[in-house]
Amino acid sequence: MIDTTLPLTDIHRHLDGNIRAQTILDLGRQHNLTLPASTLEALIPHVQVTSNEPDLVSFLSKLDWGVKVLADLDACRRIAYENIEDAANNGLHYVELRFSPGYMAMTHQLPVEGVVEAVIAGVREGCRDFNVEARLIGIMSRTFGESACLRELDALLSHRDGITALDLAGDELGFPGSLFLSHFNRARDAGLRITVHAGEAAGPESIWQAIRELGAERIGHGVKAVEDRKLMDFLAEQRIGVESCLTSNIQTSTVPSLAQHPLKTFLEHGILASINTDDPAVQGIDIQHEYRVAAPATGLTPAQIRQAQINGLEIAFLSDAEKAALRARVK
Ligand SMILES: O=c1[nH]cnc2c1ncn2[C@@H]1O[C@H](CO)[C@@H](O)[C@H]1O
Ligand SMILES: [Zn+2]
Repeated sequence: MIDTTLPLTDIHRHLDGNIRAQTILDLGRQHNLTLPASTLEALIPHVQVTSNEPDLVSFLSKLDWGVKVLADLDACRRIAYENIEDAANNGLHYVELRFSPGYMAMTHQLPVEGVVEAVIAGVREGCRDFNVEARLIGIMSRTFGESACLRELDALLSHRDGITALDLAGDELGFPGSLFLSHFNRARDAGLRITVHAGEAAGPESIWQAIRELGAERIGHGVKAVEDRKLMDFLAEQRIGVESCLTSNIQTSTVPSLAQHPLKTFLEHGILASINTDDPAVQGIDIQHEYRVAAPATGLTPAQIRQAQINGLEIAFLSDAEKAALRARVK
């Protein structure tokens, strides 16, 4: 199901939604923090989705313990490093890791710029040790409002060289993209690539808004595009990539079952849609599961799964030369 002669990519993966449960325990002990449980087994239900959540915001609360143990910048560096180790262990050749520096800084009032620096350092070390290629996407967590997002953007732009793209994530219904026009104008002026979580909790209009007003070149999830044929035509014609996260969409109750997931329709429509994880540690899945279990359950043929794998690299935030180098390395 995975074509081993092609690079395996995950271009929608939250670094701060992929903190090992064991690391949450370790950091809790190291910093004398009170956790809801003291053994791995008892902690799991607090930090992992064990049955589907009623909506996106309930799902997102499962990420909170992971960032609550980030008591210093070394903890941020550590989880970034471990993210690359996990990517290597999952057979990934290339990952785009996204993170929200303000969300990571929040509990222990860490300096937001310092968090960005620590994440860049941890990822760089990991890439060297585990032979994985990675790029970083800065997230503005819309859930905390426009001014918190501005602080995140400032911190990300202060380390512009280590950041490839900007994203908007969190509560899509409560905080529409229209609140963030000036943030994205600044990011585009600074030359950042743009991807936006859209059409997950809100409808197709949120995807149109992300493309037309925020300058999105790719869409995170984009599930609701299936309700708007003109939008699907537009995505295909303009080669706007879709970052599908199959199991995530079930766990957030965005889609009722894998059999009803629109990824198959997107691929049949010629949209450059790809297969990704989202928050693997919180979801209790990995990229192998998404390709081997979730994608077939969505009704994708082996050829469609292969096409999605090709699309992942095609829409990656890399130059043509960098993509060619990855292809050459794997084949
Ligand atoms: O599936 C998702 N949809 C929307 N936002 C998400 C998802 N997963 C994580 N985050 C959000 O991303 C930031 C951490 O990287 C947090 O704001 C978290 O709530
Ligand atoms: Zn996401």
